[in-house]
Amino acid sequence: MEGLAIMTSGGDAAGMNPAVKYSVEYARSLGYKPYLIYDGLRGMIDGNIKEAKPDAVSGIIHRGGTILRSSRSKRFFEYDYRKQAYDNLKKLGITKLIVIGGDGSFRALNDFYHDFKVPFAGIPATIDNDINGTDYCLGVDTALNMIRGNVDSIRDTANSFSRAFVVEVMGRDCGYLAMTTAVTSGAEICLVPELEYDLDRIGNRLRPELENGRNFLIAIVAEGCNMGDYLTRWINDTLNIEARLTILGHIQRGGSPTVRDRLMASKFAVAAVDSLHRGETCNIMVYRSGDFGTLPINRVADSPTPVDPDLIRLCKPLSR
Ligand SMILES: Nc1ncnc2c1ncn2[C@@H]1O[C@H](COP(=O)(O)OP(=O)(O)O)[C@@H](O)[C@H]1O
Ligand SMILES: O=P(O)(O)OC[C@H]1O[C@](O)(COP(=O)(O)O)[C@@H](O)[C@@H]1O
Ligand SMILES: [Mg+2]
Repeated sequence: MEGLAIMTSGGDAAGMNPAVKYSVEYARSLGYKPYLIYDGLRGMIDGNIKEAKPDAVSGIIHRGGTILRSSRSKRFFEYDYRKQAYDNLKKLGITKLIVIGGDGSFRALNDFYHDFKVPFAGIPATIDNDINGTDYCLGVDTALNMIRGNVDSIRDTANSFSRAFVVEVMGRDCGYLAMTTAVTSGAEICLVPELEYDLDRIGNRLRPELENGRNFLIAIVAEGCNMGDYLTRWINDTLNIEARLTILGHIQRGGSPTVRDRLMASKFAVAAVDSLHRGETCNIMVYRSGDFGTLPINRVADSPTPVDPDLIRLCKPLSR
C-alpha cells in the first residue's frame, strides 16, 4: 500500500483539523495508507510520523489550531536535514505528501521535491489570506469572526466611555483582515500597507463629526503598518478624544473553525488527494471565482498576491 502523509506547517489556522480529517479519510478510501506528520517540518526531520489509525482523526473537526501541531524550521533550509526527512519517509513507504500551510511551507516542499522527487499537494491555510492565486485560505473566516466579536465588544466600551479605540489586527505584510474588519464593523479609520494614508484629511473628515455629537471612534490598523501606537497618540492629541490601543494578537488565530472553514477544508482536502492521485507533483489547491482548481507552485510562490479591488474601494475613504 502506498503511503500518503499529511502535515500542517507555518502559522496555525482554524480549518487545519477538518482538512487533516478529510485528507486522511478520502486518501484511505482511494486505497492509500495515511500517515500523520507531527510538528510540521521539524517533525518530518525528527521522524515524528505515525500511521493514521481510523480513530486518530475522529472528534477533531470542531477544534481550533492543529492537532498535528506546527512549526517554523530553520533546519529545513539545509539539504542535510531535508535528506534526513526524506530517509524518514522512505523507511515508512511514504511517497506522497499533503502540506496544509502557507507559501513558505509550499516553497519548502517544492525544494524537497527537487531534491528527492516526493510529490506534494498544498492546501492554503493562513489567516493572512495572502497566498497568490486563491481567493480563500483556511482560517480566514474563523479569524474574521473572532475579530468581529472582539471589535463589537470594544465598541460597547468605546461608546459607553466616549473614547476612540485603535484596534490592531494581524497581517504580516497584508491588510486583508484589517480591511474586511473595517468594512464589516463600520470603522471610521482603516490603515493597511496597501493604502497610502493621510492623517490631515482624516482629521478634517472626523473633526466636524466629533463637534456634532459623535462620541466614539473605531480605527482598525493592520500590524504590518506598525502604526498602532502612533495613531492612538495622534487621535488623542489632535482630535480631542481620549484614545486607547488594543492589540488583538494571537487570539485571532484560535477558536473553533466556522462552518465556512470546515466546508472549505473538506473540499480542499478532496482536491489535494485527487491531485496527487492523478500523478501531479507540485500543485497548490486554489479557490477562484467560486471554483476549485490547482496551480503549479511557481505560479503561486513567485508572484505578489493581488489585492481585492472592491475592498480597496471601500477602505480608501477610511484612510484619508
Ligand atoms: N525556500 C525554502 N526552502 C526550504 N524551506 C523553506 C523555504 N521557505 C520556507 N521554508 C520553511 O517553511 C517554514 C514555514 O514557512 P512560513 O513562511 O513561516 O509559514 P507559512 O507556510 O505559513 O507561510 C519556514 O519556517 C521554513 O522552515
Ligand atoms: O506566530 P508568530 O510566529 O508570532 O507569527 C505571527 C504572524 O503569523 C501570522 O499570524 C500568520 O502568518 P503565516 O500563516 O504566514 O504564518 C501573521 O498574521 C503574523 O504576522
Ligand atoms: Mg506565509
